[in-house]
Amino acid sequence: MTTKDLVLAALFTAIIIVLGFIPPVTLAFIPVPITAQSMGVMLAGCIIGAKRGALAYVLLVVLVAVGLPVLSGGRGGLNVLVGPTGGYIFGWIIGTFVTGLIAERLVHDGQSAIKQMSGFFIASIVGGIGVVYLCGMPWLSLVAGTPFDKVLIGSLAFIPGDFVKAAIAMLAARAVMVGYPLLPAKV
Ligand SMILES: O=C(O)CCCC[C@@H]1SC[C@@H]2NC(=O)N[C@@H]21
Repeated sequence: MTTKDLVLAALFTAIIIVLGFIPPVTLAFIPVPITAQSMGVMLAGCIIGAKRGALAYVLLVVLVAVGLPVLSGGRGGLNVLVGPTGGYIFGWIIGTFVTGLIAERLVHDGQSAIKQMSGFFIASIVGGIGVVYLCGMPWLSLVAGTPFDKVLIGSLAFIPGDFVKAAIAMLAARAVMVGYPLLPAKV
């Protein structure tokens, strides 16, 4: 990890916190909000890559753990981390790492715009939706005592918004790739 890596990770932690200023949408049928902060998973993974992106979310979780109100709706504290949405929050770290790994492998300098954008979109869907849901849903079912099939059906409400987030992340990541590439090359 270089100083540049740390600075970029901290910058993305700040961006994720700012995304939290967008008020969350609470749903009656599932105790998990629709939040813009999950778009940070896709943005960080696609723009700064797996390790730096995951570190950005580790820093966010540390801030939450010490009680700072950095989650959407001004929430924070250990109680949130062990609550119904804790699995999604820890899933953000893993999801960002996977998003970054896929983006680093699929997207390179010199590819066509379509190839780069497809790579970012696939990375965002797999890491930012697939992995995050895989971590969040079983945890929610366990902690809230809600049958898994109900959690699964309730989670369908997040899908349209999360696809829009993936499209925004794809466009943003492509713009950064063109103007000021930060994504590490595949090792
Ligand atoms: O702020 C929290 O307590 C965590 C919220 C987790 C929200 C999950 S992330 C994936 C899915 N997409 C959303 O917009 N909301 C859920």
